[in-house]
Amino acid sequence: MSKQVPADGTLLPLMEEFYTIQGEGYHTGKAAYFIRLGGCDVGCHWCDVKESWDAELHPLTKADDIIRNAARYPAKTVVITGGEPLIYNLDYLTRGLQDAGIKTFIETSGAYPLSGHWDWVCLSPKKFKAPLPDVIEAAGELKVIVFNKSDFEWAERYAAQIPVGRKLYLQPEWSKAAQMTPLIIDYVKENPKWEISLQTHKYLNIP
Ligand SMILES: C[S@@+](CC[C@H](N)C(=O)[O-])C[C@H]1O[C@@H](n2cnc3c(N)ncnc32)[C@H](O)[C@@H]1O
Ligand SMILES: Nc1nc2[nH]cc(C(=O)O)c2c(=O)[nH]1
Ligand code: SF4
Ligand SMILES: [Mg+2]
Repeated sequence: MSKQVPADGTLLPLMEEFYTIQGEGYHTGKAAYFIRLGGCDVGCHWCDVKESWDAELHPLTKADDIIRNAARYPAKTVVITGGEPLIYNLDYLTRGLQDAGIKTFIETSGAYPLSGHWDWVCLSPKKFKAPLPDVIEAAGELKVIVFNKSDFEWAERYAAQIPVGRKLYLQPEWSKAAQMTPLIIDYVKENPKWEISLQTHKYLNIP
């Protein structure tokens, strides 16, 4: 983070915000306001939002303005994503959202320390930068992206670390979905503690 982002979380590099339907994971199908923060150094070669990586490209925006925008929509739920949102201190933003009666969900790789007040944490761990224990502990769902066959074994390593009872998802990497989805179907039939998560917004052609 070379850009001067204040440590108090009152200003955040905002790439985009949009009202849509959560496409993935446990909350699939629910309307939510998405807040996409710029900046990520995890480096997933298959990342579907590489335009987010350089924080400098995304204007520092008042958290108070983000909260005001979010409050305009009928669904009182936000999904904070990125980039990697946990690069930043999210205490101020999420406190303000919750005080406005808005539920706070996060999409994170877990590669940075947990900050913020969360109603739901979706942890999608990456080989390229391991998740931290406090995020593993807070995760309501573990969502592993399957890019090749070896990812099933890798997924089990994280399933063994996450507290019992948390939701477990296997999600095909989008460019490999045609090859990996049949393997995921077979794997879930053999290992029913896992469920399939699809990027349904991409099939629906919505943001
Ligand atoms: C773009 S990331 C941003 C949040 C955070 N950096 C993370 O990786 O969790 C949002 C979600 O999209 C998933 N994702 C990114 N690229 C994908 C792809 N090509 N196919 C399937 N899922 C992908 C990530 O694993 C994550 O669950
Ligand atoms: N509809 C929709 N659902 C999503 N779930 C996670 C997303 C993300 O990029 O973090 C995402 C996204 O970009 N769009
Ligand atoms: S951690 Fe998330 S935003 Fe960063 S490169 Fe990986 S998928 Fe993209
Ligand atoms: Mg996305």
